[in-house]
Amino acid sequence: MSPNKQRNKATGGEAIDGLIIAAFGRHYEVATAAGRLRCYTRGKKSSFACGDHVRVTPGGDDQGVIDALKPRRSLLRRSDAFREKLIAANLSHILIVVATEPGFSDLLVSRCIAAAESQDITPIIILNKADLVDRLAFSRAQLAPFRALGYEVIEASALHGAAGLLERLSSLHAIFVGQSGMGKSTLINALIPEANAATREISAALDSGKHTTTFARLYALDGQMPDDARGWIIDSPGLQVFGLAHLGPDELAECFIEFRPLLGRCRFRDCRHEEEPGCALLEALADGRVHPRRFEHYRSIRAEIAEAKRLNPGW
Ligand SMILES: Nc1nc2c(ncn2[C@@H]2O[C@H](COP(=O)(O)OP(=O)(O)OP(=O)(O)O)[C@@H](O)[C@H]2O)c(=O)[nH]1
Ligand SMILES: [Zn+2]
Repeated sequence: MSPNKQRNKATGGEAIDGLIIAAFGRHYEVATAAGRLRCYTRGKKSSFACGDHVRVTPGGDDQGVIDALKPRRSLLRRSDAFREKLIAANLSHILIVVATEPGFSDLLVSRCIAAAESQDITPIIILNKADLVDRLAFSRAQLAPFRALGYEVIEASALHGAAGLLERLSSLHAIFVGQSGMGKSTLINALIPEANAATREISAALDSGKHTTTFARLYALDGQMPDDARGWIIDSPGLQVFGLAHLGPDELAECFIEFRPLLGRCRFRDCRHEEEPGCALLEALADGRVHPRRFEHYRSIRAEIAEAKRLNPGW
């Protein structure tokens, strides 16, 4: 019997392939060849995320049970000292939205890039509100250290339909992240008509004009049923800051790609890259091979991780 036709004794249904398109804590919406199913898990644990490929057993009434998780290409998580949350699985790209106005935090950009690099996900920076030309030069200068590292920066204007962006994103499996006010919602609404409709429904219900995202949802970029062969985008709440408490200090250094050729070259094997003599990172900082902003970002995230581990030695 092929794995596709495995019978499930409990329900008599046949297990089929699915893609998790929404995660609501303990239950999930799964896109399958048999349509969208509202699925539960067998155990108490609900360790699945939007973007996960699963095997599900349909049980009638558009419901189903998740039987198994397929191997993941990547898993994006966030964590503070005490909690860890799964954000999305199988991402190829993270779209970091910044804007010409109001100002953005380049530390947050480094943080998102580190989260991406830790999972071999490719970051793309989207500089939104490029129509505000007075501010463009300043924002470009702020992004120059990232560009110099080879990270792609796309200038866009969500207010003008984000033309051109859709084509670039069409084959990616991506998630949007960004500080409040950068225009993330406006961008998503411009790119994904289905998200726009969902917003209007929720806004009408809540009597607000705002795009309100209360759970992670995956949208197909071509409006079809998401099938993973084509592009999709996940819209997710609460992605303003990315706690990286789950990373070890050495792992964090690896997430700064310009440090990679330097790691292991310090005089002391347990070098903390603070003021040790013969530190390869400090030498690279001194002669301009490492950008001072990036080194500051590294220090700041490392201090935060150390603090989380102090608060919770279990990490
Ligand atoms: N000039 C200009 N304004 C924009 C653009 N995109 C968004 N805005 C405006 O920026 C403001 C913030 O946009 P939102 O889409 O709500 O921003 P957000 O990042 O989703 O912010 P939160 O909803 O707080 O998370 C709104 O007033 C938008 O109209 C753009 O491309 N150009
Ligand atoms: Zn060192």
